[in-house]
Amino acid sequence: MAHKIWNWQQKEWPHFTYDEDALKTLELKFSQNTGTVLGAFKHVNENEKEHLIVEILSNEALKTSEIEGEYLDRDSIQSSIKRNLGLKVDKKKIAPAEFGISEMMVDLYKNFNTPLSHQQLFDWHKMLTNGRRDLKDIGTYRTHEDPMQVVSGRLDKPTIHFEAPPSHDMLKEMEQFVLWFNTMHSETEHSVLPIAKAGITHLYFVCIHPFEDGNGRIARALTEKSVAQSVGQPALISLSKTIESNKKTYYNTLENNNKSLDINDWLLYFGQTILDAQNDTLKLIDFLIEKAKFFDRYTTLMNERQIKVVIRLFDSGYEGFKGGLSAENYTKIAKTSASTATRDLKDMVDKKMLIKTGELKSTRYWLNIKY
Ligand SMILES: Nc1ncnc2c1ncn2[C@@H]1O[C@H](COP(=O)(O)OP(=O)(O)OP(=O)(O)O)[C@@H](O)[C@H]1O
Repeated sequence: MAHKIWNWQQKEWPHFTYDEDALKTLELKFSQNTGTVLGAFKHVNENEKEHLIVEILSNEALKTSEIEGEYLDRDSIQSSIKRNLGLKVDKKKIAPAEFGISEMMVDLYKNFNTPLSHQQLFDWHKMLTNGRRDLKDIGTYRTHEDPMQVVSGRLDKPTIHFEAPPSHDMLKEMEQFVLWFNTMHSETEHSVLPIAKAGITHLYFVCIHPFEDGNGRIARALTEKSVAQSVGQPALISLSKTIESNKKTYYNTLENNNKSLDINDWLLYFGQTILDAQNDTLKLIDFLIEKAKFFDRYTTLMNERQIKVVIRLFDSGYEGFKGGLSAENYTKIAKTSASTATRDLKDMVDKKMLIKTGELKSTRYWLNIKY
C-alpha cells in the first residue's frame, strides 16, 4: 500500500482522541439509565428474571448473527441458552451454529467480570466457528499472508472499506489491545467514562480484525463486556438488536472513522446506540412486570382457551402481536369454532383484559396493558 490511509498506520496508533465535552450528555444519560434498569430489576420476580435473561441473550445471539447475514433458528437458540445456563436439560438436537453462538453469549454473561485474556477470545472464536470447515485458523489469531480486507459488492470488482494490519502484527497488536482493555477497566481507572470505553473497545478491536472471521460478533461481545465491567453487572442491553435495526449507519460510521485517530463521530453514534439498547431493555422489563400483573389479576377469570391465547400474545413481546389479534387468529390459536371465539373475546373485552378496535372484518383485539 503506497499511502498511509488507515488509522493503524498513523504514528499515534492506538491512541484514539475525542472531545470529552461532546460526550457528556450521553455519559450522564447512561449512568441515569443504568440506575433505572437496576431499580426496575428489583420489581421483577425470580421466574421473570430468568425469562428476561434468556430472552435478551437469545435475541442478542440471533441479532448479532443477523448483522452478518446469518439467520439462525430462534427456538434452538433459546433451548441452547437455557441449557448453557443450566436451566433446562432436554434432548433437543441443536445445530452447531446455534449451539456455538449461545455458548458464547452465556460465557460472556457468566464471566463478564474476569479480565480479558487471549484465551477467552480464542474460546469465543472456537464457539463462533463451531462446525465450520472453511477456515485455516480457528481459536487463534489469523496467520494468512494475503491482506485482511473488509469488502462489499461483486467478487470481481469489490469495494474495499477497510484494510487491517498484516497478520504478522497480530500477536503484538493483540498483546497491546488486551493490556489496554484490562487497564482501562481496572477499578482504579476513572479517567475514561463508560460510553467512551465501550466505543473505543469496539472500534479498536475491529480495526485490528485479528481473526479470519467473526470479528464483528466478537467486537460486539467485547462491547458488552466493557459495559458490564463499567456497571458491575452483566450488561443485558439489546446492543445487536439496536445496531441491526439501523445497520447501514453502523457500517457507514465505521467506514468514516477507520482512518483518523479522532473518533468523535463514532463515539457519538455508538453512545446513542448504547442508550437505545438500554432503553430497549427497560421496555422489556416494564413489559414483564405488566405481564406478571396481568396474570395475577386475570388467571382465575380465564378459561383454558383464553389463557392459551393470552400466553401467545405475550410471547410476541412488547412490540405486540403483529397487526393486532383477529377473531380468526383466535380460532386458530385456541383451536376452536368461530362462535366460541366470539363469545370468549367478548367476555375478555367485558372484563377489560382486551381492548377492541375497528369494526366488522377489521376488528382487532389488544392486551389491555400500558403499551
Ligand atoms: N469500514 C469498516 N472499517 C472497519 N470495520 C468495519 C468496517 N465495516 C465493517 N466493519 C466491521 O467488521 C465486521 C465484519 O468482520 P468479520 O466478517 O470478521 O465479522 P463477522 O462477525 O464476521 O461475521 P461473519 O464472519 O459472519 O461475516 C462488521 O461487523 C463490523 O464490525
